[in-house]
Amino acid sequence: MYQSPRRLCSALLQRDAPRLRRLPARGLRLLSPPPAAAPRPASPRLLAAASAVSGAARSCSRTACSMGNGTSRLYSALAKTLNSSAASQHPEYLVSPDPEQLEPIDPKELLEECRAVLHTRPPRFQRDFVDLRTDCPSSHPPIRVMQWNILAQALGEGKDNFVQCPVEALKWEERKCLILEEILAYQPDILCLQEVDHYFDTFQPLLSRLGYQGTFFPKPWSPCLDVEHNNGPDGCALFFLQNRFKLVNSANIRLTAMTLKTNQVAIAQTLECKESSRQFCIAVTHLKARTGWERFRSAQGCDLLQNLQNITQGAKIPLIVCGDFNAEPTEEVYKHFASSSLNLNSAYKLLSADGQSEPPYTTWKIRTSGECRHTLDYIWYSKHALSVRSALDLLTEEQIGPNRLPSFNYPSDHLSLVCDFSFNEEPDGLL
Ligand SMILES: NC(=O)C1=CN([C@@H]2O[C@H](COP(=O)(O)OP(=O)(O)OC[C@H]3O[C@@H](n4cnc5c(N)ncnc54)[C@H](OP(=O)(O)O)[C@@H]3O)[C@@H](O)[C@H]2O)C=CC1
Ligand SMILES: [Mg+2]
Repeated sequence: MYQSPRRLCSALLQRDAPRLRRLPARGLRLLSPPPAAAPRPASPRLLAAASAVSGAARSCSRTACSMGNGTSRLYSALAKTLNSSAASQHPEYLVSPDPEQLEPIDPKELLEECRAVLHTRPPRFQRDFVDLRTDCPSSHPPIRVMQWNILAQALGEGKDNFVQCPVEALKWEERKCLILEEILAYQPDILCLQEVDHYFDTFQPLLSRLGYQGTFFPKPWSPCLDVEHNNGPDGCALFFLQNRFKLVNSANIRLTAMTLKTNQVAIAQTLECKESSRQFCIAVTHLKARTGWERFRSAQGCDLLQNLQNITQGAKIPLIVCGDFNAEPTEEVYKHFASSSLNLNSAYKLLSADGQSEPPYTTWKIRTSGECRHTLDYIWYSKHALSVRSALDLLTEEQIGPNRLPSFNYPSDHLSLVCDFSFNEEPDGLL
């Protein structure tokens, strides 16, 4: 049923009202940052933006929302993502799209708004791209791919037991801004996410206004559903920039292990670059967690490889696979990927001195059982057809800090991995 923008807006506001009334304090709430970390520098411009956000919240909570410009309109874009419980009662796909939600957002403005919300938190960690260029120049702009397990909100608050992480650091209204800030800082062309339990109410509406086309595939029996006040199941999400790529085909894959259907999923899409007309396949997955499940993960990996063999027509189409494999490089599933006939290499190995070693960690947290520091996340790519031009360096132990992740300045227990890829000039027969 179509609703006029004004009616829809006031309907949203009625749903949001109790939370919106608390909003003026949110952006300016004094969090307790770790003692060593200085708060983010609050420039006069950011403070002005923060008070504009608060002002917009105040006026929106009292009156019907006007279709304003600039910060207040942007504010409403972020504010609409706050009403998570209402969204699960009225999923976005069941209501007519709000015309305002289709309007493009300037990434710089959204970034500024996120920073205003986060201005009491310690500063973002500085991470640099490492230049890995070989002597194969490309005439086309690189393809930037981000792999990230963003930590499901329900699992972070209800299941993960991050014993050194204060609950305030996990508040969704702010953690959401840290996640968006990370995405906006690196501006990937393709975004591969795991543990997404705020797709319909947050990432899909916001990222679509930033020009991304998104796909979500929830886990059939997400552990999020066990958590009180959950926001629906978690799953994998894949976003690509529509001005750079055309979708050729898309497959949602429920992984099997020894022919049995499992609770783990993958999304695989064939995209065509608009600049070069070259096609490639991009896939995202999140394999079964925990020790004792190594053979299960291995079987899931074999199933995924088989699916990717079919989708890439026997490795004719170049491939990038992003995932939280929940497996160290010593595990069988890693070895299957490294030795597959798809001719894959793991991009982050290129950051090591000899190009042969994975980084020392991609996730680092403290649970009741103790410290968990592991390399579990990977970006695999067709090593003959594609080159890694650069990769985003990981955080140092010092940056991560003694309480590890997540924290007031990093929203997930997993680090994001970001690589710039280019096509090699003579791919035929060398995939
Ligand atoms: N709602 C329902 O009806 C049903 C719910 N379930 C639930 O689903 C779970 C199984 O689902 P499945 O997908 O196989 O789960 P997994 O074993 O793959 O783990 C699910 C999540 O738990 C995280 N995790 C890993 N290690 C730990 C740990 N030591 N403590 C807490 N969390 C951890 C993982 O994060 P990461 O990948 O970052 O390590 C992962 O996202 C069961 O535990 C059950 O609670 C199962 C069946 C039905
Ligand atoms: Mg997790």
